[in-house]
Amino acid sequence: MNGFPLDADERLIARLRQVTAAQVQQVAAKYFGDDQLTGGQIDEAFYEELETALLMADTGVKATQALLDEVRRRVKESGATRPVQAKNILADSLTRLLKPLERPLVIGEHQPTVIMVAGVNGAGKTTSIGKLTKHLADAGETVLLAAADTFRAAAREQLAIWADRNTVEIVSQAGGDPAAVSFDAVSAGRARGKDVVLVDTAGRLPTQLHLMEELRKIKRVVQKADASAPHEVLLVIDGNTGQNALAQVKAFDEALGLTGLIVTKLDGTAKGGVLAAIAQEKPIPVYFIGVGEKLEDLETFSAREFALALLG
Ligand SMILES: Nc1nc2c(ncn2[C@@H]2O[C@H](COP(=O)(O)OP(=O)(O)OP(=O)(O)O)[C@@H](O)[C@H]2O)c(=O)[nH]1
Repeated sequence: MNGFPLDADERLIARLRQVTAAQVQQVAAKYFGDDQLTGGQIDEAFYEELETALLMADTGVKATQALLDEVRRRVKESGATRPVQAKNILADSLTRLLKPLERPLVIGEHQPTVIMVAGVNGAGKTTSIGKLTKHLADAGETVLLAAADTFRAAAREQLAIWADRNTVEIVSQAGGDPAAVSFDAVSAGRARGKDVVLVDTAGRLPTQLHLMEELRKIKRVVQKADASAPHEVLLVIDGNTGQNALAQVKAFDEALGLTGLIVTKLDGTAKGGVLAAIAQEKPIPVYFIGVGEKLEDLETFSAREFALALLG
């Protein structure tokens, strides 16, 4: 958790989050599994279990409620009687809810396209920048990296390794001012005719007000180097952080005006339902999802695929 006070809904979810992914699957299998297709029925107990499964997958109280209301309405309208039909209806409803998040990152309207990347400590910013660099380089874009995490030597080194692997240039400065590094990088990107400048910033919590102010300063100074920049302000969130990810989206959006998200660590045990909560309460496009630690483990977000994967 990242130091946010929890309200009652979040406490409920925090408790439910202790439930393992295996248990979520058990509930899903019980109601949706093939052996239940003939026996199960859509009754109040079914809706209750469905609600629990959605909450356990980090969908959040509001999005869960909205989804269940829609499923109930559409089950009634369609005259569906079997759980498998309700599951299909839920998959459709979830896809529709997530659809506004499905938007591509557009490069080429500016030269360079300046992309600022922020997030809490360890969310996967530097790794995602490495993956994004590869993705862009594969599409023929020239990329310049700005190591604006000037605090952590390891972060600069990590970014330099990614730069090396992608054979792209990097602007870096030990112990310097992150805003100054960003300014230099954007100026260099313009001078060298790069297609994209990616600015990696140090991890910070929204509760660290001076560090949030520092982010605003980086944005202002980038604007001095290029009045139209930054063209994208991305937040990297860890798909495992549940409802706290929604709080992060709200706080960083307020500070910076976010244009997109990268949701990491959706491989392994991540439940990812928080995207439904984000779609419900703060619909900011999910440009990419991270599905592993390797360079190629970055995918564009598909609402339909995501909904189907979440429902198992
Ligand atoms: N499994 C998995 N691991 C990931 C993914 N993305 C990042 N990681 C791992 O998460 C850890 C943190 O990633 P970093 O890229 O260093 O995170 P950061 O946000 O730059 O960290 P700070 O600079 O300390 O704030 C590393 O061990 C990464 O390998 C992902 O999509 N899947």
